[in-house]
Amino acid sequence: MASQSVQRMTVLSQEIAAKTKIITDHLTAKGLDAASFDVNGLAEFPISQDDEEPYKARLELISLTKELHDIALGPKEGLRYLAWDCVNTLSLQSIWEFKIADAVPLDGKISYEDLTAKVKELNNGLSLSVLDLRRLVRHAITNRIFAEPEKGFVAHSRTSRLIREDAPLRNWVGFMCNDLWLPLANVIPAMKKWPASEESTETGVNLAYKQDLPWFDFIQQDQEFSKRYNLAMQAHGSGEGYSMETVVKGYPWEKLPQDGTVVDMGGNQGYISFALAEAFPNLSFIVQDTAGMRTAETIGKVPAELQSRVQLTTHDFFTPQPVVAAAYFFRMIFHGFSDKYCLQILRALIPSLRPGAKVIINDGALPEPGTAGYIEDRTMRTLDLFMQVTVNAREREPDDWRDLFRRADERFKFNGIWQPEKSRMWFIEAEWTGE
Ligand SMILES: C[S@@+](CC[C@H](N)C(=O)[O-])C[C@H]1O[C@@H](n2cnc3c(N)ncnc32)[C@H](O)[C@@H]1O
Repeated sequence: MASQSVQRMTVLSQEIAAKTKIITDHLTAKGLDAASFDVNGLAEFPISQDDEEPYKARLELISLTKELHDIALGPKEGLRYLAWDCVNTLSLQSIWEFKIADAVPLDGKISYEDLTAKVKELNNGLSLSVLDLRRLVRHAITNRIFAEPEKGFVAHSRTSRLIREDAPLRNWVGFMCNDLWLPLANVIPAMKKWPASEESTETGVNLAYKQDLPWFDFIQQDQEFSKRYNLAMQAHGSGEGYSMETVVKGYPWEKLPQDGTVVDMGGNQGYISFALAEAFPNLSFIVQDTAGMRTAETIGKVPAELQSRVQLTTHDFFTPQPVVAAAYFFRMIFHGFSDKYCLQILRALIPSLRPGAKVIINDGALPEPGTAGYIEDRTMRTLDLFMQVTVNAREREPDDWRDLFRRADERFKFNGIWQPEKSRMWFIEAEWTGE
């Protein structure tokens, strides 16, 4: 009789085979390809959230293969690798910083010597050694970024091609591997210097960049940084479980008053309001964000057919809200602030709140330990830590959300919190019951 640990490996391998079959049967029946690292392969699985069974099978496959992979390594080797895998960031950062993906031709291959010359050309004459470039690229290849089809020659993989062609994803790489690289290493020193801080000026970012501004003020000082952050947020917002569809379908927008106005607070360049305005022709949207987000170029990006119903405006959500509206919508805002500041944001709405006005939040919520699948659990735990790195904020459990409204003002009636199907984000709704 096999031991329990041996049985687990067998069960996992069988489940992996079964889930893989569900996926491959689905793709074959529809004449579709699987995702692939081939330079011309599919960057994403063509499995829509509506394809219930294969969609679920894929999420389970990711979790099962991860478990089997980890078991195959074993705890000791696994821990060794886990700790030094921080160099993944190093090789990825180098690709972004030195524009290596632009230097590799889309068709064919390039020798390391020619690649070094091309990188020099793209980086104002910076002379890297062939050896340094080669070792960074060869490390990246272990992560399926680039390929070496012939010894000494580099070609694109589908992943490296994404870094070259997909602007939001390229900026995501730069933001995570470059801009947040030093801040991550400064989180523990920040925790020691400012224990239990709720201040966004006492973070790893503050220590790393030796400055005392809150995150958004800091990034807005530098247009390149700010632009990179915006594009990176687009890459994050387009990941699985963050689709526009989950925002559009996850809340009963049609129940808001006819011809009502929704204020999209911290709405960035308005892309969520564009999607909502398209889906709900009776609603109008006022997208508020900080002045730094409003340039003639970005304001001009409101699609022509929506210009009568979507306005991009400037408002600081810590200051009293001037617009009386049917609803105030916050997407991915509260998780960016500690409780102290979330309470201020909610209270700043009060001067414009009329009876029945809704506060609609679309944000993360931490699942109870062990209740969510691998991807969701991992994503939310990762996000929770990044909130600490940049702003000393956090993700919240469902009860914390309820408590936040109660502490802000007793006249907020908490209507509920729910996670729409296939969404990583939750909806939270409260209603103003005061005068
Ligand atoms: C994480 S992004 C979320 C953007 C958008 N709601 C979405 O779902 O994609 C946070 C946004 O809040 C904005 N923001 C930060 N501080 C603000 C403030 N005090 N007043 C208004 N907007 C602010 C930022 O400029 C940024 O666009």
